[in-house]
Amino acid sequence: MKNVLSYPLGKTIKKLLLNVNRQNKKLYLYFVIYTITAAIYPFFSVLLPKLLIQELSLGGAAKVENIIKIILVYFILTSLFMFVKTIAKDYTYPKITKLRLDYIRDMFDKIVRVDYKYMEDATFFEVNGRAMDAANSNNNGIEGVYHKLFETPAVVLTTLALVFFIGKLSILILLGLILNVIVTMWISRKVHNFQYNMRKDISHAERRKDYYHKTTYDFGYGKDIRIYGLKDRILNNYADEILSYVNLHKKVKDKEYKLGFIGLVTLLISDSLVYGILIYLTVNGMPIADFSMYLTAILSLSTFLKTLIEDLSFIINEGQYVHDFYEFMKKDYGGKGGNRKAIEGDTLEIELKNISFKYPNTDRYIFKDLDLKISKGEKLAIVGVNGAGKSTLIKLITGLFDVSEGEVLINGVPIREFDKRELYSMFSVVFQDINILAYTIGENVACTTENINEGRAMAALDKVGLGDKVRSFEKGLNQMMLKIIDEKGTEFSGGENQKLAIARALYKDANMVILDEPTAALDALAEAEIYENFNQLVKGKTAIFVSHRLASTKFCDKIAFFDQEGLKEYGSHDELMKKKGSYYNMFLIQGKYYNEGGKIYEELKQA
Ligand SMILES: Nc1ncnc2c1ncn2[C@@H]1O[C@H](COP(=O)(O)OP(=O)(O)OP(=O)(O)O)[C@@H](O)[C@H]1O
Repeated sequence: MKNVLSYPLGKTIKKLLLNVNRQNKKLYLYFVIYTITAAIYPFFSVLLPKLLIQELSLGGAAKVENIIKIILVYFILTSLFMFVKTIAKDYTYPKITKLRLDYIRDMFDKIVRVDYKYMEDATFFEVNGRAMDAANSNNNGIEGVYHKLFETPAVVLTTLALVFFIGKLSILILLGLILNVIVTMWISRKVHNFQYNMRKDISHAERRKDYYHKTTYDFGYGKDIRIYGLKDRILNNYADEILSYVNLHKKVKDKEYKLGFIGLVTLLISDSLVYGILIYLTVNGMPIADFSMYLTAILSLSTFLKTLIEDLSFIINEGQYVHDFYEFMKKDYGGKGGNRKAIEGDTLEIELKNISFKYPNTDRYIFKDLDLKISKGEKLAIVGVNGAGKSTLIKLITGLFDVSEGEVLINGVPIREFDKRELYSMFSVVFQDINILAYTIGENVACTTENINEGRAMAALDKVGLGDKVRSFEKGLNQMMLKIIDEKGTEFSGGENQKLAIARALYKDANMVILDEPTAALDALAEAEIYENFNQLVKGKTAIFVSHRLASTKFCDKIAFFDQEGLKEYGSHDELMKKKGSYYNMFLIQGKYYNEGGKIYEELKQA
């Protein structure tokens, strides 16, 4: 029976029950009421035919009032028991749904805390997707197992009573029924194991299918799909993915059908035993009323055994997904860091000490043996070609990714010693990809829903040139953004979103400011304004300015120029211009296009 249990079922159930204890102990009372009523309820149907046949077999002596009495008592008892067990179940099930939703909340809580590197890791989302499967359904996974744990003890009690009752009549009938049940269970486990072993392929197929599915209704892709005629490509891809997804499920069904044939044979054997023995006993003097009672009892037992086996198989099979869920929740996905608190009241010195880095699951080093120091209050411009690693460097400095080798130090302290939340609190970062949330403007700036300092939020918006726009809304800072949650939500332009992201960084007022291409979507005037206000924006703090626009390097103390091989040149603007290397060349080329009539370009050429 090695493959019956490949995970700790008992521990998994214990965890589920402990969770009930913590949240709602009253459920146990309803469970007891349900179990007693549901266990007794089926016996009314077993006894009814016997009592009726007994009375009817009296022939002319049968009394109508007796028959009416039997039927009336039957109806009153079945209705009463049915009523009580339904009430108990109807009270419990919504509470179980609440337990499951709490699990989902815990899982979201975990996901938003895991180390950022997993956010760019597809395999993490597959594992997380499987855990999500266990929590996402009303009928399977966590909630399904709770349902069965609630219902199955009643089935066990009824089954045991019927086994005892029928065992006394004929052991052979019992063995036939049990054989049938064992085979059914074996088939269920075989199919489950087959399916479980394919879970990686299934999760993978699901992720791919969901990607194409999401692409079709995500507004963000709408323009590209239309302008570049991507419709057929996406639909064809979607159709292909659906096909491979269906094929995987077809494999499972094929296995089920093949094994189902064995189940059919055992069902035939057990049915032959039941009818053969009952007919033999009746021919040899057993009353017809007993024949009828035993037949009903055997049919009930057969149904109950089947239900019991299905319930147990369900608990074992779905318990595996619940176990996976707990494993996911238990697994340490980083995100916590060390114990050190954020540095207060001081700006930062950043030192990259002989660091090397490659992204997880890749072979190519983005940086190899890189040394770089940013002193307190220094403004560093990071420039360079596309794909050189500028944004990656920001991820390393802010601790979103850990270096593969070497060390990042903040004010002399290794970055890994900081608690991650404390670490993140030290940076105001404007990322290249701006994410506006479907909250109010104020909440988008303050990144919180409580205790928003409206004066500071408006001041930050004024600094980036969005103050008047926000004041023009009737609700001001309380105006909702995006139309996903509120159809009256406002949509900002790309440049306005970028300004909002800068306002967010200003409001945070952290120890260090990092701006990753903050002006890419801004018009020339807004860009100039940001440059002019740069010193006011960073207020003497250490700052990094990543940009392709070399005009931005003018107000920075140092420039780090990166190309595909890493840090190519480092120094002040004047030093690098004198060097006449890559930075110089790039500056000349840009100057040609950016400066009025190429004036500066000409001047530089003559210099
Ligand atoms: N999550 C990731 N997994 C694997 N490789 C990645 C990941 N993110 C970025 N890269 C690779 O790392 C390299 C550096 O990317 P990065 O975004 O840091 O460049 P960049 O200098 O900021 O480029 P750009 O100027 O175009 O914004 C690129 O080759 C990119 O393909």
